[in-house]
Amino acid sequence: MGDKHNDSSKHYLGLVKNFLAGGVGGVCTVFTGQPLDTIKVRLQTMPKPPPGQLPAYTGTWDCAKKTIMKEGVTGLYKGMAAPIAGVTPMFAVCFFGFGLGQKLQKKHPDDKLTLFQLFNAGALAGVFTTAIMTPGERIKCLLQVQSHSTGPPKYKGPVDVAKKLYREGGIRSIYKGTCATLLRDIPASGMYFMTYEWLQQVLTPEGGSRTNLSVGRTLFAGGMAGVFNWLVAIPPDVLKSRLQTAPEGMYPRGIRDVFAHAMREEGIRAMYKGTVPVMLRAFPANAACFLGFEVTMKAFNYILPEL
Ligand SMILES: CC(=O)O[C@H](CC(=O)[O-])C[N+](C)(C)C
Repeated sequence: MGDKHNDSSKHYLGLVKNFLAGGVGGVCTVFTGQPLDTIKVRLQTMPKPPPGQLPAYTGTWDCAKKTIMKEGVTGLYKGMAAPIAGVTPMFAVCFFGFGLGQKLQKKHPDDKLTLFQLFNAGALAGVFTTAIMTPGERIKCLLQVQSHSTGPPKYKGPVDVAKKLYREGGIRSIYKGTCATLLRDIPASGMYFMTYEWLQQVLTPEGGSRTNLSVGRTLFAGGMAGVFNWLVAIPPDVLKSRLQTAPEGMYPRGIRDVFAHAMREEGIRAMYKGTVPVMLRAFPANAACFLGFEVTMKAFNYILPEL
């Protein structure tokens, strides 16, 4: 009885470690990935140019150049406070959800999960994160696309966006894009964690231990996890960014209308807008994330070896 109680409290404390180390991973992700994230959202949401005119940005490099010239380097870090405040807890919840998803599928703590089970655990993490991800993305995207409009900026910062959205449309407006976020993050998080765990396993040398931190292996597995996450996430991400930044009433049937409108106006290419900055960001941002996570876990395991 006493042993059983000890085992279950170890279980929960293990999840708390996942939660905290995931938060550190999130901070590392934002610092490394924010400039390319800003470029991605600007490319995804720039208005279609009138016939015969060039678009606002002709590509990733052009967008980076114009942003720096007009707004300085800090322009690339626009909306950064929202991801730091939102992404840190989101990654914490995400790694917690993945840890829980793994535990729920194990009959014994030492059981090795199949790739499918790892995917399921990641997908559960994707469901968990939506409550934080949706408003965080809504606020971040609205700040990131402010430069498209002429005239004085509508929003002063993340808190101002949240206040104005709430005033204009209540909690529904803050959570606009929830289905699109789920559509993106359930499969993407499944891919993310499955890829990371699989690469860690196959790259661990014979007789070595998965828990022995190898910086190179962690950076590679984390970077590739980010790449595979985004391979499945880009089309729903385009729908999400467009829905979350559209004027009220533009898409009354939500992502179905965004999809139909994009197909009619731009064809299937629209679904892959922003691919270059997404992929340029995916590897370093997620390599940094998993390194931050693993180093923090290692520190916890050193300080509290019995948990
Ligand atoms: C959309 C997103 O936040 O993806 C994360 C990876 C990244 O590049 O930020 C992965 N995950 C949703 C699993 C946290």
